[in-house]
Amino acid sequence: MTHASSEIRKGLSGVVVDTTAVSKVNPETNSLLYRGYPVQQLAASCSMEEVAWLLWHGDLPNSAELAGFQRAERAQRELTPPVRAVLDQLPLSAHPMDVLRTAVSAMGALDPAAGDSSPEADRRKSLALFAAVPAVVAYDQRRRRGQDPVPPRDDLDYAANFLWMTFGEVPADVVVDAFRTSLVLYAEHSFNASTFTARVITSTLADLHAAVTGAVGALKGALHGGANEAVMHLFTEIGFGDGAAARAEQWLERALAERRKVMGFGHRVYKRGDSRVPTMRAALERLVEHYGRRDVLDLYEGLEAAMAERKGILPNLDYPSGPAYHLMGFDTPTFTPLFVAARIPGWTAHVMEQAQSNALIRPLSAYDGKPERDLPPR
Ligand SMILES: CC(=O)SCCNC(=O)CCNC(=O)[C@H](O)C(C)(C)COP(=O)(O)OP(=O)(O)OC[C@H]1O[C@@H](n2cnc3c(N)ncnc32)[C@H](O)[C@@H]1OP(=O)(O)O
Ligand SMILES: O=C([O-])CC(=O)C(=O)O
Repeated sequence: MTHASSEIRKGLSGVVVDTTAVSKVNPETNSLLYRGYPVQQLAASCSMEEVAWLLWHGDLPNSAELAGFQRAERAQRELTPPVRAVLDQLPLSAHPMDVLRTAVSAMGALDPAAGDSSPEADRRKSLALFAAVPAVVAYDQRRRRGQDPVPPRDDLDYAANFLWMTFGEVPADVVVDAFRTSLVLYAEHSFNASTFTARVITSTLADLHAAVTGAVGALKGALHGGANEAVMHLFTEIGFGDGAAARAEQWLERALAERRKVMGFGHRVYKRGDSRVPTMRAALERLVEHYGRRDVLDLYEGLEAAMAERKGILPNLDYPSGPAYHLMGFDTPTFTPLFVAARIPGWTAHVMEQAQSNALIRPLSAYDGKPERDLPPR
């Protein structure tokens, strides 16, 4: 039976679309739980592999499960020759998100069992994507810099190996830890726009690669994942170095006068601050200390304070992540692909949940176009 409601909620704001057991975002308590566990606790002590397992299986792995999972993940990290051949066709001017979206799509086309949407096949495909995406991101950044690819190392965990493949060295523990923290914080966030996109695609009985390819497309936009890149552009516009806080205040006055949106601030669900920001900000502070870049924190704090005073709007996770990735040495256009890598477990957990209790997602629209009319005689 179809229940029609004439009330229009633009952007589905405030609309509860379905249930989920994957995560709970609670703006009242400013909390985020993955399968019941507070994200701050996971970020403090779990590897990205443990978080991926948790999101897919509903519980943390025991030590035998984790060992088997790590072996399987490490065995699938290599960039395969056919995917590399696809990437090599793409111009260096292509945005890294477009490159990654194309790579995910190609991985689907190359997978002989791509159309098998059984739970076992979906888990296998999710793990394969999780394992392979870092190689794509690292390869793409390196080819833009004219550097040769760096093969994966199976003595390193997911986060450390990602940095190794990107930079050809494993940085200091504080850097690896900040990177791992960012990945855990980015891994899952209920029915955000990209996850919802993945669920819509899954609801038509399209396969997992189709859903993830669509999700990458949705994440690219500056109102969603693209904001971590956009934050860095505005930091560059304001300028680092002495006096950054004062410049940030003046910059904001101009930006607000031009009615610009300030990327990295505001959130559809959290209105009193993003639950993940304090943890990522603390990681950023450790990076600032490590790299001796107090000016980055001055700019961060200056714009944050000015935004709170002028608009009462608080930062979201993309605000500390952008400068953190910059300090780690990633090129700015690579930031959102890092978000993609981290969100693969979240997206695919939702794909599997949607598939297991499916209903075609197809809302109604209220027509406000031309009234019915006859085609002129022809
Ligand atoms: C990981 C993530 O994806 S987190 C989100 C990342 N995105 C960004 O950082 C982009 C910047 N932020 C935004 O555009 C918004 O805050 C969104 C899209 C994230 C959420 O927006 P919504 O819930 O749709 O709220 P909406 O955009 O309608 O904003 C409500 C009011 O606050 C203002 N506002 C909200 N965010 C901002 C901002 N970042 N800069 C300036 N004004 C803002 C709006 O202009 C609007 O003002 P008005 O009522 O005077 O028109
Ligand atoms: O929940 C949202 O709308 C956006 C977000 O923070 C995320 O996807 O991490």
